[in-house]
Amino acid sequence: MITSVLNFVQGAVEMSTIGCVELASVVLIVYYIYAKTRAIEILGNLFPNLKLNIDYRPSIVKFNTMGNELLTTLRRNVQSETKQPNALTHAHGTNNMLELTPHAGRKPYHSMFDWGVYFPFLAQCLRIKRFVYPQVSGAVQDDLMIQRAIKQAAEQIVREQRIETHRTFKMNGETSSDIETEAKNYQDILESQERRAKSILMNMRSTLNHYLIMLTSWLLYKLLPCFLSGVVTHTKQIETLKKASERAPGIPLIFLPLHRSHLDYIMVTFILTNNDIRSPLVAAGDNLQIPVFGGLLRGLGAFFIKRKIDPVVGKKDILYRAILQQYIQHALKMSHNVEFFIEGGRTRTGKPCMPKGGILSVIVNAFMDRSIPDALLVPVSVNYERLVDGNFVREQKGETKVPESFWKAMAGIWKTLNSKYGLMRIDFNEPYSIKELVQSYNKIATDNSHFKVYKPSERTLQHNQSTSSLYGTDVVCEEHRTLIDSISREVVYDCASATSVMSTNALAFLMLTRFRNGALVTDIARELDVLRERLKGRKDMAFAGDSLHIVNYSCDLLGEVLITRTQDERGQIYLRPVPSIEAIIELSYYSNMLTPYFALQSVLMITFHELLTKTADEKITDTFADPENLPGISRKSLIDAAIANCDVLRYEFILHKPTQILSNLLEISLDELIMNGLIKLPENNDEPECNTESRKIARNIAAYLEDTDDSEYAESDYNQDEKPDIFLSHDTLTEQKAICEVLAPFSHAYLSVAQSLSILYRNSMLESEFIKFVINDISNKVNSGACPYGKYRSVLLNILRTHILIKKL
Ligand SMILES: O=P(O)(O)OC[C@H](O)CO
Repeated sequence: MITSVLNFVQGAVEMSTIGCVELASVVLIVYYIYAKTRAIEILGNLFPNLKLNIDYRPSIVKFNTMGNELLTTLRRNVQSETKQPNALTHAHGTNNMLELTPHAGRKPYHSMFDWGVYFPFLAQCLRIKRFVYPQVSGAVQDDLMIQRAIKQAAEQIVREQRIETHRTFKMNGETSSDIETEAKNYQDILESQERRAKSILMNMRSTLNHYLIMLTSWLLYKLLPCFLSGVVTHTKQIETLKKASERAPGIPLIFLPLHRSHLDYIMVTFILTNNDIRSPLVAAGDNLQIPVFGGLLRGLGAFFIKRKIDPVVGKKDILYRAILQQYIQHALKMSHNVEFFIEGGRTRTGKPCMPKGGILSVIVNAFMDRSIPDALLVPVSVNYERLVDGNFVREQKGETKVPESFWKAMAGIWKTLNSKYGLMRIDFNEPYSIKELVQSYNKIATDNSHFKVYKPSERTLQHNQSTSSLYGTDVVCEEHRTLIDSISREVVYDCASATSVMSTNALAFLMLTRFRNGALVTDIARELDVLRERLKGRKDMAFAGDSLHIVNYSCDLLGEVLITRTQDERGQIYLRPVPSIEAIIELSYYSNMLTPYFALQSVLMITFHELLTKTADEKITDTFADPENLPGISRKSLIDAAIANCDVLRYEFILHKPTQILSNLLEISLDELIMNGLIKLPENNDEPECNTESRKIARNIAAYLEDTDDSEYAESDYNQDEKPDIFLSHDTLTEQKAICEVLAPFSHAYLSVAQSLSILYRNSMLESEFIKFVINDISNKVNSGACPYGKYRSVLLNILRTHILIKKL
């Protein structure tokens, strides 16, 4: 009996335990579904009067600690979560892509019968315009050019083999092979080249797919807010782009972004797709052909190209070149849009790299041989408040790049999802037609009156063609080199000019040029106001709002490793750049975004002080330390000396478009310095004040009007007898010093390398060893306080190449 009772109790306990577990499971599942689906939000939208609590995020965070941020974002409330707390307001006229487009059923009207209202992300992705993306590889395979290239490659190998056999024959006295064996050998080589052609094409081909784009787009809408507070585009620019693509549907758009991050690839496609613009085929380096991600990128439009096209020095890979050329040509003929990074890789310094024209030359060639009627080049500027890829400090310090791999990518994604990177901004600049560009450059080339216009062949030093990247190799013809060089320089110049200034760019710039030794946060904010005022109307700012808030916000974003924040006993907050070489290199990355903009002003300011010092009775005086009784100098001598100084910087910066005249731009910059009170006109200057402004406007017009021969104007404006007509302004020495500081790191790097070059007269060294030697020397100087600037490996490389070229000449 007792046993039966005990059995019954045990059974009851077991049943109730199982029941409780089951019940708990059901509750958990329901809770999970409740959390996972948009049920509450839908009900909330359907019955707004019920005032349902739709902010369920905190409970979910508690419920699911494992996937915390990631899962929370996957289930986030559309309206409340797209904007992260404390995020900066983006500029007027811009649009945050994370807030969805009209596809989502939210705009222009809100209808309860539109399912998109309840499933906005799904609607956003399902309603994007569907384009047909024909596969290019089939057409390439059957192309006669490829068959010819296969033959040429086989013949090249046979020729090389013959030379080798002949050499062995001469050395060993063996007989050479008979005709029959040679014919069989040729057939084998031909077949192996055919197989190679197929494998190159298979590796290269893109499998751009509308459904994968849709899926990725949905995923990005869920994941991007984890680490970006906004993806900002300019509304008008998108409209222009749409109009351009709709107006001429057969004319491909060629997107040319300045490359900052691996994210650039995906983001350009994401933005275009969600604005109903055809996604491009993207030229990607084969370093990104890693498991899983390589396939994903391929499906999103990437076609992979070798970073080094000719593995053997001095020998052209005929077959690879032909396949690449035909791949791009067929893509264009099939009306695919194309995207490639004209700089080759990502910038390591933050300033734009010198362009590499390989792929551009294929596109121009396609137009020249009438394969396509025209194409529209779209310079794209990408900028991040904080760089998603981390930083390039290791590489800048001379260490080699860690190659991309699956695990590195996974670790990078995880780290990214758990960090905050602020805003991302993309600017699509006015498209220009290749047809018109080629016509205008051809006109310049034949027009003798444009003798002053920059032509690459006129440079004293020629660029060393890069061999490190495909983009640097001439894929097509030699005769277009000047044209390609000019177009690519124009594109990079336009991209750099149109890049929007992020809050972190502005703060880093101020910290490195004006406040290297630190300053009160309020002083920095005041200086930010001045900078914003100076850039107004000239450069787009990606942020708006109160400068003090912006300084604090970007200081948080850059983090304590770059800028320290301390508070004194009166409660005043003091910011200071961390004085380590690593921090300075990283801060320079952000600051360098503004360097090209101020480069000409900085050249003028440095040259001005240099000339003032020389004219002070030929005795060496520091103009900043002893500004008294310094005579002025003539405007003409300043411009002439500045032009000479710019010659060196041409290997560092693109200072002007090929169609612009450097002296005109220097005159404009000088007027700006005068207007800002950094250089003074004589006290008894009879010229009415407005003259500086009107002269500036006249110069602007002269510089930008293509057909204006302004030589007469420019000549008459100079002070012919070279009497001093510009003078040192004693009241603005701090500002002048800040402008000089823009290029000071570069000139110090040049100086250090020049000093180190003496070692090469006694020792021969590898380039890499010499770079390491110089980097060590500079690091020691920085650490000992002898030199305040951390230098850049890329700068050193440029200097070194310049030196080697001088020696060759
Ligand atoms: O900056 P790199 O040299 O790592 O190259 C990045 C490119 O995205 C490769 O296609």
